[in-house]
Amino acid sequence: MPLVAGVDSSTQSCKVVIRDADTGELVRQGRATHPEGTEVHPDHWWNALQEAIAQAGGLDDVAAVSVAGQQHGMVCLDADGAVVRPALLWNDTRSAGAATELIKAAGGGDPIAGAGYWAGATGTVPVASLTLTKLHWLTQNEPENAAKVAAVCLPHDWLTWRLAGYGPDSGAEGLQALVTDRSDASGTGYYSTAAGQYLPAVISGSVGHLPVLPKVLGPLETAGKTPDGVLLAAGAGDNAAAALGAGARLGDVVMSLGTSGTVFAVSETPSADPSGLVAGFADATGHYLPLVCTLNATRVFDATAALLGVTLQEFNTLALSAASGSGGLTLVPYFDGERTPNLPDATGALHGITRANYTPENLARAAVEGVVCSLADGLAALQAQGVKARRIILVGGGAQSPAVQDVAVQLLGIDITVPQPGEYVADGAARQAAAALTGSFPDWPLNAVERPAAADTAQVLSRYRSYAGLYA
Ligand SMILES: Nc1ncnc2c1ncn2[C@@H]1O[C@H](COP(=O)(O)OP(=O)(O)O)[C@@H](O)[C@H]1O
Ligand SMILES: O=C(CO)[C@@H](O)[C@H](O)COP(=O)(O)O
Repeated sequence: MPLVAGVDSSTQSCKVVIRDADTGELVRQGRATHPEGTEVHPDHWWNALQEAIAQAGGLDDVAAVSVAGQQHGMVCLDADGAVVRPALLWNDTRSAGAATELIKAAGGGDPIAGAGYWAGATGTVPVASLTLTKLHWLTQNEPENAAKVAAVCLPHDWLTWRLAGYGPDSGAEGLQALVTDRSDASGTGYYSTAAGQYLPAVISGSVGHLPVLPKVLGPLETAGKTPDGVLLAAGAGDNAAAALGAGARLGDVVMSLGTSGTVFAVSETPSADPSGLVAGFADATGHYLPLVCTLNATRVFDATAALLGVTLQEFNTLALSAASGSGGLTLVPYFDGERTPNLPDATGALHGITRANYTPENLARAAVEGVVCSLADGLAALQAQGVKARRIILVGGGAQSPAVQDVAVQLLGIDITVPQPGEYVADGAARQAAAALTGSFPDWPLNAVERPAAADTAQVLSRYRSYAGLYA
């Protein structure tokens, strides 16, 4: 019974699970927090990983490890292998203007033609979240840093590289040892998901030269070993790892509520949505992962609970004690700007206030309904691209909220599967680690509750759409 470890280096924290490779049984786990902010030095991720591994009892008896992580973060390394500047994360919107410029330039000034070009070339129309737009911003705003960039990688690539024993003094040989996987490469903006290859002219067009890019490993390829002899799997972007961890198969849709809200499908074919709503990513098993991502999910709950002066548990109790429709309150949750729809400078709004309905209960429920409605719009965008959702698997920290589960059942119109509370991104990485050992993905059991779809009798979604439509 070899043990395997899976890591989720996410926006807010680092989680490590250690499982039995044969049975999937959870043996030990650990967790450590990441700093706040949308610009973070990767050393914080490394320190949090060490802390989470120590809390999980170390890796001495572990045969293989795999790292999944927040997507898109721009990690720039100089010729020695040192980090050039703190990483700009997926939720940093300063590169929104760069995204607009890249789209217009590709269309000879016409944004519609430009969006069509990017959807065809990479599968995804650039937004501020993509690594490419961050590099474009860097070249325009910090040319001295851009000139130092010898290699560009992503959070999960960098942590895998550090686990393999490389670091700030590894030099050219170290840079050549960088690896990634197709799920994370497909979120860079300089990789063609359909063709499965980098687009060197695209990245050199933004950086001014061609940096070293991590080798893209196949789903079952390995990334070498740690200095202590632990086998390293390819790792993945966190959404692809969640699909794997939650046992999503072709025809399943996964909805994740963490810092980001995401809704994505495991698909046999790559997507190319010129409207920019659906990102054409790859999954971690050789399939595709068309995905919609919002900037505002559980932090809207955190902020509303803080405003009401209650814990998250009390917030859920309040939300559950209000009637569906929140007494007429509608919250549009664009607290941190928004990515889908692409409104980087938007702010949130609360509509429909009366003296009678302005209660903590209605406000808590409106926060949950607003976030779930924004993801219902994401689901509709996926369906418009031909995704046929058989069921929706609900994961992420926010899936533990009974209020989220109730509202999702009411608003999404499709049966919901709620796996028991767990770390499904780290579990997906652990499955990759097991596959690196055995040559195939394990079929570990998964406990889940099935919740049949109910009706949106209070017309919550149509009311939300009329208010969210005001931003267009
Ligand atoms: N019972 C709950 N109700 C509502 N939100 C919750 C609950 N438990 C955890 N969360 C939220 O989940 C978030 C963390 O989820 P996670 O998926 O780990 O995020 P990330 O992957 O972005 O770091 C926190 O913002 C927290 O508020
Ligand atoms: O940008 C995306 C997907 O495109 C986000 O989903 C990030 O991958 C961050 O994930 P969380 O930390 O919110 O889980």
